[in-house]
Amino acid sequence: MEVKELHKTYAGALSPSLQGLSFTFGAGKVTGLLGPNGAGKTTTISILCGLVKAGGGQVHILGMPQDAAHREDIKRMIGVVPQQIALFPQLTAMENLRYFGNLYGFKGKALHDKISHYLQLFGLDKAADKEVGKFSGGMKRRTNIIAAILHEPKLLVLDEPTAGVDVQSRAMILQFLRDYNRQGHSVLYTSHLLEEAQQICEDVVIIDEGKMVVQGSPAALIQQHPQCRNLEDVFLHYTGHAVRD
Ligand SMILES: Nc1ncnc2c1ncn2[C@@H]1O[C@H](COP(=O)(O)OP(=O)(O)OP(=O)(O)O)[C@@H](O)[C@H]1O
Repeated sequence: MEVKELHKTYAGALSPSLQGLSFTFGAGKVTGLLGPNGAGKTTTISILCGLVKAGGGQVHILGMPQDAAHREDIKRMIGVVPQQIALFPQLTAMENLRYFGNLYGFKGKALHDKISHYLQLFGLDKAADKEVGKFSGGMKRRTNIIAAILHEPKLLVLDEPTAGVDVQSRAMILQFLRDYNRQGHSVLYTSHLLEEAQQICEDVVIIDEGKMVVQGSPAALIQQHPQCRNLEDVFLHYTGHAVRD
């Protein structure tokens, strides 16, 4: 999977969000896309998934170019967990997931069994018939993930899936990502939690101001910089201490 020379300037924006961003991420790996606020992570993910049009450059997903001719094939092979919760608050978890399952073409008992399996896996079986609007933040995040995996995508893309959740929910989500990856699926995820990224990513891509800064395994990056004790030190080494507004 490859991102090559991506450029993006949003309509009306004074400066570009992506400025020739290039990186590759290997199939079958958990890859972390990391960067300070405004670095371009969400924009990159949105282009990868075909939700936002790039101003220039190329994206290849699972060997296919992300273009109009391949968009539908790619959509079937990827699952996207957006940063914002994308669920209907007035519907129950079961109703929400049935809706998303239908969009993927699943129906009836097969879909019901699949949803029940995942609700149980994510500790939500007892909340299946509760309105999602009344869920805790962690429950919403876990349901949001289930909505993206009902079709068992080969590539799962998650934008800050553990933002704002408690320790228990985070542990459950990270364990799921590890297990999902062990089953042969690729995972690309963004996070500001570098300790977490260090734990679960085989590979990290650090971007800043719309460009790739460095890529490698957390262990290799730490080893390359004797003054860095962990991935957070490496991140600060490359992106500096200045806050981004
Ligand atoms: N729809 C939009 N219109 C105009 N500018 C945008 C839009 N979406 C993002 N941007 C700008 O593009 C740049 C990159 O934003 P993006 O959301 O991709 O960064 P990010 O790395 O995901 O940030 P964060 O960590 O804060 O979520 C920022 O300067 C942002 O203000």
